[in-house]
Amino acid sequence: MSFTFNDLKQDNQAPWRAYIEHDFVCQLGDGTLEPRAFRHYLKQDYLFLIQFGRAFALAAYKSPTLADLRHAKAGLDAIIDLELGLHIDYCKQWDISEQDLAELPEARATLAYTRYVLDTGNRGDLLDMHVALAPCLVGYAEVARWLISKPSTVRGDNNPYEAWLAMYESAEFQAAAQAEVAWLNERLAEVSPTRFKQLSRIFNDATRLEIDFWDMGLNQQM
Ligand SMILES: Cc1ncc(C[n+]2csc(CCO)c2C)c(N)n1
Repeated sequence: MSFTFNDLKQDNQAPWRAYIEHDFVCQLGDGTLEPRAFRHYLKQDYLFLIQFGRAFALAAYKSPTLADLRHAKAGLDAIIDLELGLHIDYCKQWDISEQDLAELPEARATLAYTRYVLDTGNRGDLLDMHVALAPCLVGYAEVARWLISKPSTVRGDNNPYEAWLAMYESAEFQAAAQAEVAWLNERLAEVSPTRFKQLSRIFNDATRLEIDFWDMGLNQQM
C-alpha cells in the first residue's frame, strides 16, 4: 500500500471542501467581503505568521538530514525575511499600522491553530509536522486556483482583494505548494495504513482549524 497527499484529501473530503470553498473565500473572490472582516483576518494573520516562523524553526530542530534542515531553513527565511515584511506593507494599505500589529492580542482561533501545529511538531516527527502545516501551505494555493476557476470571481481593480488573490495565484507561490506536495508524496509512499490514519487525523484537525480561522475573520471573533 502506498499513499499520497491526495489520499489525505480524499480521506477528509468534507472538511477540505468546507475549508477551500468557505464563505470568506467566496466573498473575497466576488469582492463582497466586509472590509472590517478582512482587516480582522489580516491582523490575526500577522500573529499567525509569527507562530509559523516558530513552526519552521521547530521543523529545523526535527530535521534528521542536512537536506531537511536546509528545507526548514528556507521556510523560516521565507517567512521572516519575505512574507512578514510583505504582510506588514500590505496591512498598511488597509490602514493597519505596525504599532497596531505590535499591540494585538491573539484571537482564540489563532491560538488554537498555531499551538496545535507546534504541539504536533513537538510530540511527533518531521512528517507529522509537515502534515499539520499542509492545509496552510497547500490549501491557499488550491483556494486561489478554485477562485480563479469560479465564474463569480471578480478580477482586477473592481475587486478590493485582487492583490491577495494575485499573490496566491502567483507562479512562485503555486510552485512552493507543489514542492510541498512532492515532499509529502515521497514520505507518504512509505507509511503503513495505521500510520496513514494517524497522519490523516492531524490533517483533519489542521483543516478544521483553518475553517475556524476563516470563521474568525468573518465574525470578527477574538
Ligand atoms: C490562516 C492562514 N493559513 C494559511 C496561510 C498561508 N500561508 C501562511 S505561511 C505560508 C508559507 C510561507 O512560506 C502560507 C502559504 C495564511 N497566510 N494564513
